[in-house]
Amino acid sequence: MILFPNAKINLGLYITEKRSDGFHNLSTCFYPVPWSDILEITPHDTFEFSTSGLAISGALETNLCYRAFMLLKEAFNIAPVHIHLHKVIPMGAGLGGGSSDAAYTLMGLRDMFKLPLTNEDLIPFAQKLGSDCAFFLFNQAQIGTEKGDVLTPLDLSLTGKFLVMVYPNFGISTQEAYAGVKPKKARKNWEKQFAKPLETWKETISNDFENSLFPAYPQLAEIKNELYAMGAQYAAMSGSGSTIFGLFDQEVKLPESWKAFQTWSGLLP
Ligand SMILES: C[C@](O)(CO)[C@H](O)COP(=O)(O)OP(=O)(O)OC[C@H]1O[C@@H](n2ccc(N)nc2=O)[C@H](O)[C@@H]1O
Ligand SMILES: Nc1ncnc2c1ncn2[C@@H]1O[C@H](COP(=O)(O)OP(=O)(O)OP(=O)(O)O)[C@@H](O)[C@H]1O
Repeated sequence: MILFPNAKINLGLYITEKRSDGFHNLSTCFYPVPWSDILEITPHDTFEFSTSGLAISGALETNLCYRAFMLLKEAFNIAPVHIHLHKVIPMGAGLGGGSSDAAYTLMGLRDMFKLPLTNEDLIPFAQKLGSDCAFFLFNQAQIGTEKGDVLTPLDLSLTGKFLVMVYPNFGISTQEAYAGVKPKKARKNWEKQFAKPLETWKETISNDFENSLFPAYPQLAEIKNELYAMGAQYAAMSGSGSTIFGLFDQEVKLPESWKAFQTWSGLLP
């Protein structure tokens, strides 16, 4: 079976509280985007994991595809498989690529072994793999609260908008990004927010990570400013960075200088 784990962007993100377990509570709006990896799962007599595309750091045991397989093996004693991951989504990018691979591995194995589990039933497995992971079980806009893993569907469609995502060729550690933020109690009414026209979002939505990361990485603010200069209706950093995205009402040409970066642009489905 072949699957296409997609990336996400955070349209806005507020860090509201430091928790006693070291994590942070947040309020964020996740939106699925079609920058995707390729995941192939085939039955095999022993467990195998191979990769191609972008190089993934870390031992096999730390890979989220392997960890997703092990969780279902422990719970349902599933047979071994060969997982091949062709990595396309940049890492340390705030695009949730590893979390998406994990969620799609859970769904793929569930289907392959006909496990009696709905996507909702997979949430507890996803929560063990990462805060972002549960979002990828559902292909729609969602509000994430608590660690980002408690989800509420949001009636928001950006279909037909032209999206530009720019990964400036350096990643940012999620853990370090959280360490640099001072949480602020804030309540966001996302439904009310998204009832307003896209071109007004820049006045009322923000990503708390930008305040601490933009001074440390001036290139990020430059890319965001450039997206607005190109006519973006809304531009922001995704998650804990380093990807900056812009939403446009029509197709735009990317600057020549961005050829040095990894970019994705296209109409949202
Ligand atoms: C920045 C976001 O991408 C926004 O969607 C996510 O909050 C990050 O989610 P993730 O990559 O799945 O993160 P995890 O693998 O769960 O955690 C990585 C590290 O980030 C920090 N972390 C993560 C999520 C959260 N709500 N609070 C945290 O403080 C913790 O230091 C944790 O050790
Ligand atoms: N399947 C995987 N694909 C990519 N990275 C993985 C995977 N499994 C584990 N990792 C580890 O996770 C790290 C972060 O990768 P990921 O793509 O999830 O980053 P990210 O986009 O910054 O995540 P987030 O948006 O959740 O902050 C990688 O550097 C790698 O060591």
